[in-house]
Amino acid sequence: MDPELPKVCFDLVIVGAGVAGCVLASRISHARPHLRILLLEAGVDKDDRVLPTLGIMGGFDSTLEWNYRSVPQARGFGGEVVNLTSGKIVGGGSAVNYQTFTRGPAVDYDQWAELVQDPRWSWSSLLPYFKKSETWFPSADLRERGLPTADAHGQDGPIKVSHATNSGRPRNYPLREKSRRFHELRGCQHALDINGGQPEGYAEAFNSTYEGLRSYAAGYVLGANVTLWTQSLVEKVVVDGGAAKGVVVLRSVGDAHERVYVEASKEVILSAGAQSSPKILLLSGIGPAAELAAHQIRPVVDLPVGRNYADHPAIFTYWAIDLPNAVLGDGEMQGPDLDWTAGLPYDWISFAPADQATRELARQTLPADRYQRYSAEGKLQVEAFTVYTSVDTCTRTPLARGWPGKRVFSIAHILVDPISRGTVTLRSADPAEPPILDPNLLASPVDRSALYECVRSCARAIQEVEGLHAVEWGVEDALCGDWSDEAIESRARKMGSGTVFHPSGTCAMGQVVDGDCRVLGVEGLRVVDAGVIPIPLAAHYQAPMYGVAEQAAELILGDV
Ligand SMILES: Cc1cc2nc3c(=O)[nH]c(=O)nc-3n(C[C@H](O)[C@H](O)[C@H](O)COP(=O)(O)OP(=O)(O)OC[C@H]3O[C@@H](n4cnc5c(N)ncnc54)[C@H](O)[C@@H]3O)c2cc1C
Repeated sequence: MDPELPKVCFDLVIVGAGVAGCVLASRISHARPHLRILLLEAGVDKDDRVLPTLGIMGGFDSTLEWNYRSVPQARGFGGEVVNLTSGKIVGGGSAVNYQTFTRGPAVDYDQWAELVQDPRWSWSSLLPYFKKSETWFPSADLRERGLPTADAHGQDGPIKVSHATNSGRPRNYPLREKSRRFHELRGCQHALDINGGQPEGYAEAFNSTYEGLRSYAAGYVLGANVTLWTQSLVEKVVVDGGAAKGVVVLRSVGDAHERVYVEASKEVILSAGAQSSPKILLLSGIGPAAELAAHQIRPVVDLPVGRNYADHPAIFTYWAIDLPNAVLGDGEMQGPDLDWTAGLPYDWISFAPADQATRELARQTLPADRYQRYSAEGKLQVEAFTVYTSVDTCTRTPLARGWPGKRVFSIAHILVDPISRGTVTLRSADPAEPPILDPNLLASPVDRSALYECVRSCARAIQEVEGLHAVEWGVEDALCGDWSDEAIESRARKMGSGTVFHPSGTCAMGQVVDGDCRVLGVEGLRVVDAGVIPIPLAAHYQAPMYGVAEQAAELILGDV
């Protein structure tokens, strides 16, 4: 530590006010009002643009994101870079995300618990924490059936989680029944409740939204003993004698910057997200020895930080229809019969195992234990849903012109159980530099096979929906009607595909942190964010992270 730096002292220092950071700061501050807690966030405190459900969403170069890009992705994306943005504001990803709320299958958590030999991370152990985070607004259908899945849901948590048919204001999307038919034609069965641990099939989608407003991590109220510093970039953790002593922060004060040393008398907790927490660890000397040496960083402990990086690759296809006022952007936003501002423009979401040919390929090519995990009962590899507008998560082409103003909707095809793993590494020892992000998307032939077959089956089904007459939109003539692997890869390369922004695994439990989220070999230092998830979950990651952070808060309370 530079003895010249001004020094301030707190008991607990939490780095990153995203999903996990907000949950931890809130729960710990209320349970331990005597602790002095500092919550550090690189972004701003608030921005009204994120509040409406259809307000700002990441991926569009706003000032509220880390506008990270991948290195060129050789497989699946033909050497293109993809957008890997993440939230940079109090609330983190939950402030800029698309508000899909899915926990994933019970088997994923059970495999996580088995992998790290710690039953606290199984589905049944995490369920009370999932419930604690949410206030549930169940669908009309579930209410008519007497709420058979009420036991899986919370009634008074900070995050409002609603179904399309119960989100505060009627939505009545014109394509609802045709979209349901699309899922049926794909062979999906209707699942009552996609968040009850058995999400296979199609079900009404859950969103963290109510009455046209985003419900996000900033809704976790902080105790009076929390000091929040925004626009404060944590550069590194100071480790001395094998223990974390504090952090170095570059803080904005008015128009100037001030570098400060914050001493932590009890603990430092990194919740900077799966891309930034590994960067901070590496800059602190915690990571692969060779990488630290290459950047002349004093080594503290040799751990596989930044390895095991997973994300969910996504391919979007676009479909033109000739039905007036059926998609967002064609007609009024708000009218007596239809209100696009009331929620997200979709109704259903579906999860399915990989097709038979992919499973056979997996059997032939994966190591036995990996195949066993892949093919276990309840595992789901692909997700698909229609969105009643044209979505482009990469803004790689002028396609965004289609939103709004065209009668075009999208199908999202997402690989939720990828085999491929990538790396987060340092570009340099300068904390101001972004990390090098290589998610290595679709590197495994098993991944390509699963996702491409999902795209094919969706293309078949959407064209069979009675009365829809959907025609693929936005592709060059040579690709029209061609659903070969090569043609799908070409679509992915040229159109708005990439990932759905679910980085995980870069500080994996069992490899970098223990079951209490403590960094191995360093005292007084934990990581609590999506980086600790050791295997991909067939979920969108905010719901898992609320539950993971709720449990981590209790673990930390056991020690402070
Ligand atoms: C555009 C987009 C769309 C998404 N859509 C969905 C969706 O529909 N449904 C869903 O479930 N999930 C979605 N996600 C993913 C979800 O939001 C994340 O998985 C979740 O927010 C991860 O939580 P976290 O606590 O790990 O990190 P984050 O919520 O990302 O929080 C990390 C925080 O740390 C701060 N930080 C980083 N580095 C530093 C530093 N050096 N110093 C100080 N602060 C720092 C960041 O600014 C950020 O606020 C989306 C994400 C994005 C970006």
